[in-house]
Amino acid sequence: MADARMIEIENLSKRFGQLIVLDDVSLEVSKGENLVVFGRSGQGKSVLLKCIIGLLNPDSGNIIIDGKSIINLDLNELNKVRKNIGFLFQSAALYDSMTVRENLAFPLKRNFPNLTEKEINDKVEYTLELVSLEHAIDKMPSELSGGMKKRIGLARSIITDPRLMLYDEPTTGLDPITSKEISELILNLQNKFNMTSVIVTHDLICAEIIADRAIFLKDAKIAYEGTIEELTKSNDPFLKNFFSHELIKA
Ligand SMILES: Nc1ncnc2c1ncn2[C@@H]1O[C@H](COP(=O)(O)OP(=O)(O)OP(=O)(O)O)[C@@H](O)[C@H]1O
Repeated sequence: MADARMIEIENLSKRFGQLIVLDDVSLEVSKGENLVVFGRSGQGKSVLLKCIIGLLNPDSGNIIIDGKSIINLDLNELNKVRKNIGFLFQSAALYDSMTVRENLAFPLKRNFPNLTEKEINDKVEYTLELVSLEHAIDKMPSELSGGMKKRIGLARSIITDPRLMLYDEPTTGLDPITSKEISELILNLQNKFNMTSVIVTHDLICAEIIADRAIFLKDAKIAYEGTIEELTKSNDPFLKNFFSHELIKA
């Protein structure tokens, strides 16, 4: 039977010097699931994403992506796994000197060097339609609004058809309406392509739209886990405080 798990994290620990960022963390994410990761600043959310994509090596523990452990893989093998993973990090900027078309063609050409120009163009147009920005194809990044740039960034991350998407604060800096649009786009990707996503966010609107389940990192552990409703309605004093003061809300 096919494995229903896209990510299996077993007893993952990561520290920087004296600072223990992740301590014996275990987590599973099912295929097609959208998992939101909450936590106060500096609690290891980005470090967790970077471990999942192999940008950081854990000190101990195992990370299995779609049935394959990524620990101790050589770069060649790791890159094969990464082909199935897309990521949209906060700092991910478009290439300013390239048009939208060229920005989207770039990862395609790198990952699939045998594609013809027509195949590349068709895929670029199709992916821009997914984010409703087909009219921006020949624009330069400087001509785009912040929300449009995010959508183009999202299009660039998904153009290679990743099975797993990692998002680090995809709606930060956007107004509530654009933030909602981006969140709905992420949800559509799940529905349309059965994509699995792990989303780090401080945005409750985004989490409510996207999440099947959420975890909460605190003191290097997964301190809480549940649906958004379970977490937001919890009587736990820490969670109550977090949800009433620290999240972006409508
Ligand atoms: N490469 C690194 N070298 C040293 N320390 C690091 C490194 N990367 C992260 N850290 C530290 O690990 C801790 C967790 O960082 P991380 O970026 O995962 O936090 P976060 O939960 O994503 O926070 P935020 O919500 O502010 O983005 C922080 O104290 C950070 O300074």
